Amino acid sequence: MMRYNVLLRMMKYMAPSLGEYKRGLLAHTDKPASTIICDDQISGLEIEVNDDKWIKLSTSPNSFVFLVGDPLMAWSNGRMKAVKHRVMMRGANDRYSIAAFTIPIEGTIIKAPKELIDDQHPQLFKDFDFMDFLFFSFSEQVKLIDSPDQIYAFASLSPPIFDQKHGS
Ligand SMILES: O=C(O)CCC(=O)C(=O)O
Ligand SMILES: [Fe+2]
Repeated sequence: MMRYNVLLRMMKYMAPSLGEYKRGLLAHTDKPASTIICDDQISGLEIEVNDDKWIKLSTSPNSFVFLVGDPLMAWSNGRMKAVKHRVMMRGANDRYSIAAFTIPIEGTIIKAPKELIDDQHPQLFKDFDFMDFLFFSFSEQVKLIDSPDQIYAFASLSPPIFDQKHGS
């Protein structure tokens, strides 16, 4: 069983000026293992369903959004997807949200279980130390890499996907 801490963060997104559709949070995938998000029903959270097609999530008052982070995607050998998401604001109301991030404790190795690796599902990521990835994701060198590609740059065993997508 993985040991972890939960980091809670409250966020306030200011309402944009009248008629504006404004970015509240840059598109990214989460670097913690997973995230649970709860908001005040002022919509804003969007997920990418296809390349550059975004849908806005509307949550009911009793519901939470669960997001798979990059390390959980790697652990699941790609069976679970770390979805790209962002916050876009429209309308007259500020938005409040609370995110609960799962942060594996120091020394946690992200390693896909052997049950999830076979001929049809070759191992996609090398085993890695969660904290090494977290520090990598905050480093200077990573700033040029698009958020979803960072885990591939860090731990991919196949040719890095960001090379194919962005060309050389
Ligand atoms: O505020 C939200 O709804 C999303 C927050 C988020 O994606 C994050 O903090 O990683
Ligand atoms: Fe996020």
